[in-house]
Amino acid sequence: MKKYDEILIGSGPAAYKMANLLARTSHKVLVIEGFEYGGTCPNYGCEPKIFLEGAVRTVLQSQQLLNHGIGQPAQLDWQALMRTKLARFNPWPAETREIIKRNHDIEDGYAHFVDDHTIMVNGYQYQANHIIIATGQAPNILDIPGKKYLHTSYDLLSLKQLPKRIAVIGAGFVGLELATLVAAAGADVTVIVHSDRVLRDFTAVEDRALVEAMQDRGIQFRFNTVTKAVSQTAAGLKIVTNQGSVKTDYILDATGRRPNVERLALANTGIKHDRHGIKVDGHLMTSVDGVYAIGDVVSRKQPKLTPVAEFEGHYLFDYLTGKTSQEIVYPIIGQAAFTFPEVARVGVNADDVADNADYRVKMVPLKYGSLYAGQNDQVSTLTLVFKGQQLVGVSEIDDYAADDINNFLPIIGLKISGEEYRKRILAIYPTLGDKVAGLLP
Ligand SMILES: Cc1cc2nc3c(=O)[nH]c(=O)nc-3n(C[C@H](O)[C@H](O)[C@H](O)COP(=O)(O)OP(=O)(O)OC[C@H]3O[C@@H](n4cnc5c(N)ncnc54)[C@H](O)[C@@H]3O)c2cc1C
Ligand SMILES: NC(=O)c1ccc[n+]([C@@H]2O[C@H](COP(=O)([O-])OP(=O)(O)OC[C@H]3O[C@@H](n4cnc5c(N)ncnc54)[C@H](O)[C@@H]3O)[C@@H](O)[C@H]2O)c1
Repeated sequence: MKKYDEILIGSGPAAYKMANLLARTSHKVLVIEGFEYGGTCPNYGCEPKIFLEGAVRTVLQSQQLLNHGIGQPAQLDWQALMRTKLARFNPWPAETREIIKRNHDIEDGYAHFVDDHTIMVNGYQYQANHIIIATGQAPNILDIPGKKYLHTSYDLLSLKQLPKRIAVIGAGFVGLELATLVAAAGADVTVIVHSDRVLRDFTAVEDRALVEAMQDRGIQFRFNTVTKAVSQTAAGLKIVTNQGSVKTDYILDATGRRPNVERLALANTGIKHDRHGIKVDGHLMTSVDGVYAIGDVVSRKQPKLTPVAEFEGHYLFDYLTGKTSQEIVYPIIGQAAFTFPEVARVGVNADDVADNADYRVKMVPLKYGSLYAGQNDQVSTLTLVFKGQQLVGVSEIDDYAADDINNFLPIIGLKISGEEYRKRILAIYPTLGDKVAGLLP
């Protein structure tokens, strides 16, 4: 049996970060990948999504500026856009595989545990001083009659022809971002939401404003609607719900993502997991000595995002190579939905402290400033949360909320006071950055 210093199961952002750092050591490393090298984010997640969003943003902004100096809105050619997307992204898994192979051994295939300390892939068994599970998450598929008609974000992000009608089940990050893309490209979109809220990590006011902005563009929302079944009819697909039916040509199941644990045969080990993923301690070690987990597959309260996966990969490298013995301490984490408008946030959510006298919430409408008026951005609002004199939370709905919120991360993360900020920082004018100094007490 071949033995390594480290075996990495998966090659997404978490494992890729660690593999790159381990390449600077003399460690013997095996990387095992069952699907596309690089994992979700670069191949069928953040990166292709934001690539498509480039053209989509231009179209939506031109629509927003109709009669404000723009006479003809831009139109999206989905097929042409998808051709450019496929040309850019199709080579990436093979290129990533080659980069990893320059420094480490690789196995193309799905790994599973034979026992606590032995991995099997392609019929061969391997052991290591440290086994690191970095298998990420996969889309949930509703277990309903007709589930074969449901598509995932993976399918939609490579869709060569745009169907006329698209139904999106689920209104989380994936559902709302992809609904924004295909609606801008001309599809008739219906979002089926089983509760009365979308996204949830943001404030109720931001949720509502986002839904209204999407509705204004013709995207339909069906709230409190539970999907029961799907069937094929002569006129297309029929989604049966507790509130009547929805007729469509294509269905995106965006009801969440599940940790990739099934293929690992964890029952052969003492590794514990729950529905959120693999349980780890403060050093990211599982319930089995020498076996660790990083990235989306970990059961934790922090959001499942690329920077968090990479941070854990970096932390575990430091820990396993003796650079730290401390438990992991997560930094402040910004979040954004790349919808139109965008919503973004960091720190304390204003709704969570609405009745708490220790906190003060301030809402700042931005639409009156020339910057936002020039974009005809009617919903722009910034929400600030203070505890005493210190800013502890910010959220924003705006065409550029994701970038804007980055202004506040250092203030909250490094606990910078208004006085210190004003002494040391002069931001570019006119941007949101230049308003920050005036917003801090
Ligand atoms: C549509 C979409 C958009 C997103 N947008 C954003 C965004 O804008 N910003 C952001 O921060 N995050 C975004 N995310 C989330 C981001 O993609 C993930 O947080 C990130 O990819 C997690 O990295 P990871 O390494 O933990 O897992 P992954 O990237 O999922 O990689 C895990 C890898 O393990 C492999 N694997 C699984 N099981 C096995 C096995 N048994 N043996 C061998 N290999 C295995 C898989 O094939 C996969 O390649 C998005 C996700 C989606 C789906
Ligand atoms: N911009 C970003 O940073 C970004 C983008 C996409 C994904 N992500 C990451 O990926 C994770 C997964 O995103 P996601 O959108 O797949 O999950 P999610 O948890 O954000 O959204 C899933 C949605 O489906 C709904 N849902 C669950 N079960 C349902 C059912 N039976 N019927 C109808 N609706 C149901 C949920 O209420 C929720 O609104 C996110 O939490 C985030 O961490 C991030």
